[in-house]
Amino acid sequence: MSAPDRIRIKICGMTRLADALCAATAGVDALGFIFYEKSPRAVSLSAAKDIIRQLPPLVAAVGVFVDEKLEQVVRTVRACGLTHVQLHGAEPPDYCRQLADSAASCRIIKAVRVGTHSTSADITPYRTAVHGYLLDTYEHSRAGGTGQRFDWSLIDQLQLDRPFFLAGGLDLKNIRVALKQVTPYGVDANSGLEDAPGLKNHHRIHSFITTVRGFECERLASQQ
Ligand SMILES: O=C(O)c1ccccc1NCC(=O)[C@H](O)[C@H](O)COP(=O)(O)O
Repeated sequence: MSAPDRIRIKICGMTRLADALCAATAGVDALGFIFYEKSPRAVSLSAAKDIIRQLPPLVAAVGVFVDEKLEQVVRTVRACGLTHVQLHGAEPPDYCRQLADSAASCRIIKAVRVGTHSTSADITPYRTAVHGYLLDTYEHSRAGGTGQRFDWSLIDQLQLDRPFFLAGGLDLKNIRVALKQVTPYGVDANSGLEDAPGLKNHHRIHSFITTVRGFECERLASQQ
């Protein structure tokens, strides 16, 4: 897939309105809300709903779920006004299809936790079931938010057929290197922008977004 002119930016693990509004002001495209009680960034339905209703109109609200009951995902989508669902567990393609066909007309991002074991066979069955992927780091004991990057050279062997977000340990120190090596549709940052789990650092949010936008401008200029 060719390099997009605009690199989408998603910041995940929102728990506070001030953090969400800071990211929106800085130009974020999407904010992630984690509905998984084992996460230190888990957000309650009422807190997420309250933050989402105060977002500007074109900032996407992504609900992150890990092997949750489908009915519960649909209920949360409707209750909070989520625009996207990110499935971060072992949800099979049929589950993704059923969700897409359900009354919750949100777009579906399938998280793929990448490790040396990953192959294109992990991806192919999802081709017609999801709108895109989020490539995160595989870690045995944690589903996400590990703060660890994976070996980006493994991406080629996945033969991705849909736009993907690069995730996993992205921060101010490595985002430019990442964008030079990988050509994602979007990037996702989380623990690298925090003071503590769920509490984002506003200076880091601004710097991260400015860095991505700067890279984007340089790349466009170099193509002209
Ligand atoms: O962040 C979490 O605590 C989390 C827990 C369980 C499932 C998913 C989770 N996060 C989902 C994300 O999209 C994160 O942004 C992604 O895992 C990257 O996190 P990080 O390595 O901290 O940048």
